[in-house]
Amino acid sequence: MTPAARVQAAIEVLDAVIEAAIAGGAPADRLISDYFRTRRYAGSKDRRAVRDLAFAAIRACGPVPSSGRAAMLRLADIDEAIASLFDGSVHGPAAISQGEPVADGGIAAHWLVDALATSGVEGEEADALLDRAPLDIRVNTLKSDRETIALPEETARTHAPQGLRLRHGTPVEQWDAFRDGLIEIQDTGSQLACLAVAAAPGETVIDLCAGAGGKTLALAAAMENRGTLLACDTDRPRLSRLAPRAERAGAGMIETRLLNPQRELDALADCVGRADTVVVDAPCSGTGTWRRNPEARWRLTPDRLERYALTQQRLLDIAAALVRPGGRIVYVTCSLLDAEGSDRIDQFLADHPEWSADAVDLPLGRVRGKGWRLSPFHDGTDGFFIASLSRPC
Ligand SMILES: C[S@@+](CC[C@H](N)C(=O)[O-])C[C@H]1O[C@@H](n2cnc3c(N)ncnc32)[C@H](O)[C@@H]1O
Repeated sequence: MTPAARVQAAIEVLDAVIEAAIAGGAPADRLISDYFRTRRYAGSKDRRAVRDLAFAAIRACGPVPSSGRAAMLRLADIDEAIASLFDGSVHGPAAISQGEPVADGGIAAHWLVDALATSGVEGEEADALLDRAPLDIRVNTLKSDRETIALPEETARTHAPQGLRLRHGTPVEQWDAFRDGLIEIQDTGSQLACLAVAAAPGETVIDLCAGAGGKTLALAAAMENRGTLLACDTDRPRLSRLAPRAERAGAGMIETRLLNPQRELDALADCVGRADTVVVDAPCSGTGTWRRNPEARWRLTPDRLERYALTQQRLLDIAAALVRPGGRIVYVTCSLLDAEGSDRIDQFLADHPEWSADAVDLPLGRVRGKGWRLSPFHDGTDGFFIASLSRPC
C-alpha cells in the first residue's frame, strides 16, 4: 500500500470506529482486525501503519468526530507529513478542500471534561489519560516468584509486589513463561487493587464481576490456591475465557458462576451472608483506561454514565447481601469520575449506615473521598478508584 492508501484505509477504519462508538459496538482493535480480514493484499507493515494512524487520530480528537475523514484531518492539522498525503492519488484520500470540517481536539467532549474536572482530573492529570500505557506483568506466585523468575528480556520492578514493567510491544504472549502460566499481563493499578483485597488462604472470596478473570487469578495466587474463590459474571463469553487461563496459572481453586442480569442472587443463594470478602470490580466508563482504549471517550454519554452508576450501586447492594458479619466489600472501578467512585461509596454508606469505610493504603496512589485513587499521571498506572467497606460483626 502507498502511504496515501494507508491514510485512506485509516479513514475507513475510523468511520467504523465512530459508528461503533455511537452504537455501543465493537472496540477499535477488533474493528481494525475485521477491516483487514477482507483485505488480504495488506501486509503486516501496512496493517501496523494503518493501526498507528487510526489510533493517532483517535487520540487527537476530543469529542466524537463527524467522520473518519474529519478525524484524520485533525491529525493532518498537526502533522504536515500526513496533510501532504491528501493528494487525490488513486487509492489515497481526496485533496483537502477549503472549509472542510475538521474534528475538534482536546481530551473529550465538554461535558466529560467538566465531569473530570469536578472529580479533580484536569491539566496534566487529564492530558496523561491519553498517554501510551506501559506493559506490565504479574509474576504468578503459584508457580514462580519475582525474585527468581528468568525472563528473556530486561524488566523493571513496579510498586506491586509481583509486578514487572517491560518495553512497550514486548511479545510476552510468545514467551514460555507466559504459556506455562508463570506470568500474566496485568496493569500495576489492577495488581494494586488486588492487593487492597488482602485475600488470605482459606477464606471465602467472591469476585462478583470477574470478567475473564484478570483479578481472580491474582486473588487465587494471594490465597495460595486454598479456600473458596467464586468468579461470577453475567457475560458468558468473557467468563468462559477464565478456565484456560486458570488452568495455565495452576489456579485450580476457582469456581465460575454465570449470573442472570437483574437476578444475580439466584445463582448465589448458597453464599448469602457467607463471604469474607466480595470484590465488586464494577462495569464502568473506563475513563482510567483511555490510554489503552482511547475511543472509549466517544462511547460515553451522560445517559450511559448514569446507567453505569445505577448498576454499580445495585452491585454494591448485592455484594452487601453476600458478606458475612465482619466481612468486607472491596469496590473497584477503572474510572476517575467521582460519579463512579466516591459518590457510589457515599450513597452506599447512606443506604447501609451500619457499614463503614476502611482506610486504604497502597504503595501508590492517594486518598479520594472515602476511597483511594490511582492515576496515570500521579502513579503511572491505569486510573482506578478503590474502596474497602466493612460490615460490623
Ligand atoms: C471491569 S469488568 C471486570 C474486569 C475483571 N474483573 C478483570 O479484572 O479482568 C466488569 C465486568 O462486570 C460484568 N458485569 C456487568 N454487569 C454485571 C452484573 N449485573 N453482575 C455481574 N457482573 C456484571 C461485565 O460483564 C464485565 O465483565
